[in-house]
Amino acid sequence: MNKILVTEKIAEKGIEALKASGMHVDVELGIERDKLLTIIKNYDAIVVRSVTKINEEFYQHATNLKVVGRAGNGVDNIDMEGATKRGIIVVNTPEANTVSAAEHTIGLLIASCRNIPQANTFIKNRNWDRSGFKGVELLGKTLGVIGLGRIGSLVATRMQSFGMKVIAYDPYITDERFEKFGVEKKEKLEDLVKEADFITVHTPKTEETLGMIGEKEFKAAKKGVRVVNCARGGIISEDGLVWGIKEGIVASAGIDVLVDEPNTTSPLLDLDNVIITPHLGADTVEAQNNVGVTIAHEVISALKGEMVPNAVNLPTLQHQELEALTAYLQLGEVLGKLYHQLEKDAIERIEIIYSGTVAEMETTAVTLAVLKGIFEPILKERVNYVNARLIAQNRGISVTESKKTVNGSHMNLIRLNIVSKDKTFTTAGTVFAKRDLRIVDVNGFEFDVTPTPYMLVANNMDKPGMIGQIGTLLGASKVNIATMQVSRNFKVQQAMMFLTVDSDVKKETLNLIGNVEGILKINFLKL
Ligand SMILES: NC(=O)c1ccc[n+]([C@@H]2O[C@H](COP(=O)([O-])OP(=O)(O)OC[C@H]3O[C@@H](n4cnc5c(N)ncnc54)[C@H](O)[C@@H]3O)[C@@H](O)[C@H]2O)c1
Ligand SMILES: O=C(O)CC[C@@H](O)C(=O)O
Repeated sequence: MNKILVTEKIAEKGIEALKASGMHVDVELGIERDKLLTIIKNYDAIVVRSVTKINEEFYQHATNLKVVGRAGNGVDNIDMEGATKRGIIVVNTPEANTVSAAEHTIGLLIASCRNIPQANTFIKNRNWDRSGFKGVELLGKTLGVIGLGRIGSLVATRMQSFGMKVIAYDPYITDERFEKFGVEKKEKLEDLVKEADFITVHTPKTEETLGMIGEKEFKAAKKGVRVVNCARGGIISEDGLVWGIKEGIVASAGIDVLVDEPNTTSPLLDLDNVIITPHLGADTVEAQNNVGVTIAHEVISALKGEMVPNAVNLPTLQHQELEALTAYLQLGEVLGKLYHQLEKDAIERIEIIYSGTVAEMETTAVTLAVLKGIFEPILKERVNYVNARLIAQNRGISVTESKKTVNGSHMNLIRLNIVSKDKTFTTAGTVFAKRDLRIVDVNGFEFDVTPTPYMLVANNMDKPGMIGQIGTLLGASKVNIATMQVSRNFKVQQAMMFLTVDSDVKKETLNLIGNVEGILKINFLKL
């Protein structure tokens, strides 16, 4: 039974969803690092938020780990390279808390420019004095948004309803996205900094974004600029901000995140015009329920070996795209699995050709499914969507994908050419009615075979008595034949048979079939 460890607080609904899967769940909130490193070898999955550090030291102890579930958005506490090379899937919930983070950003912006927390503290101390808390209006002011992704765009559109002009800097998105949100694009960060009355950052924490607003930018900013950081600590440099406030350039700051967390010693805490919350951006009932339930389902799917839409170290897929691709992922894996069960030669090159309707889809994940199918039957190490491409690369196998929009007899077709030193193995398959898989070609023999868990494949001379002899030998060893298809090649007078059987076939029975005169090859397939 799979075991899941939860080390940080997630919504009770999430824990319930994990337990409902029948998997074993342990909740160890705030577990000491040493204890975590000692026990993690017993677990298949871990669910964390932003505090647990998933780094090289952790992976060295996590010898059975298959999934890291990040209950939230940012994955800066997770070493992604370390996960990928070990085939560990990292999943997160990027959509689940965006509204809460955007609303918290706006809350910080308004609260800081109207001195609401400071005034609240003042009056709670039984002082009634309005003189020290004069704020500014938002109407007619310019808001500079850095990073116009999920949260940045929600903030941008919401603040327009306050009558703000919104400008944004995000070099990684298209002009259409700026237009869609009615936001003026700034080509350079310095242009945004010069023009903005308010600046809010919504980028991930990367080498490029860390400290992207600092002393230099504050020197160029308008006197009285107000800033908000509800993204990641340090994107607005903490030292730079202290400097900007002391110089009288920055009028106020609303901060939800600090470089080191938890943190009760930051110099920002001593500044009156900085308001700080302890990383509360995602702390709403709705976001936590969303995050908890979403991460539970993703971790369970990933443990079951299914493709997960929010896997961080896999191609990004939306739910709808994944639904449309599910049958092709299964077909790709089945076709891949045929190779090492029918052939023994070392692979030099794998060509995957998508034709017809499947060629119009995002097929990167299907290619991974093909590779998973090819390598899984022969490798001791774990093979999954995460490391399948790396495994091919490490074995010096080149993988090429190509697409043809039209295809002869099938609406959609996935063809594999698996090239070894002396020959090329070919196979192809199609999907009917969005979910019925068919193998339609193996080495030029044409079929219309539905893959099933147990199958026998025979190559034989095309002469009378072959089918009967196989049937008799299977019957004698109590193996029931469910279906059978024969494909013939008149040129070489050979045939190939696919038999669906109800159970495993013993080695002795396979040997007896293999010894029948005219049988060239017999293989038992597990698909
Ligand atoms: N405070 C919280 O509780 C909380 C909650 C959720 C998310 N977050 C954080 O909010 C941030 C934004 O999250 P999101 O879901 O909107 O991310 P996102 O990936 O949807 O958007 C990020 C945007 O930043 C842009 N970007 C990247 N590098 C940039 C650069 N150098 N300059 C300008 N733009 C750049 C990207 O192109 C992208 O459009 C992340 O740091 C995330 O961790 C915080
Ligand atoms: O509350 C958390 O765990 C972090 C929330 C947020 O920063 C995120 O990245 O999702």
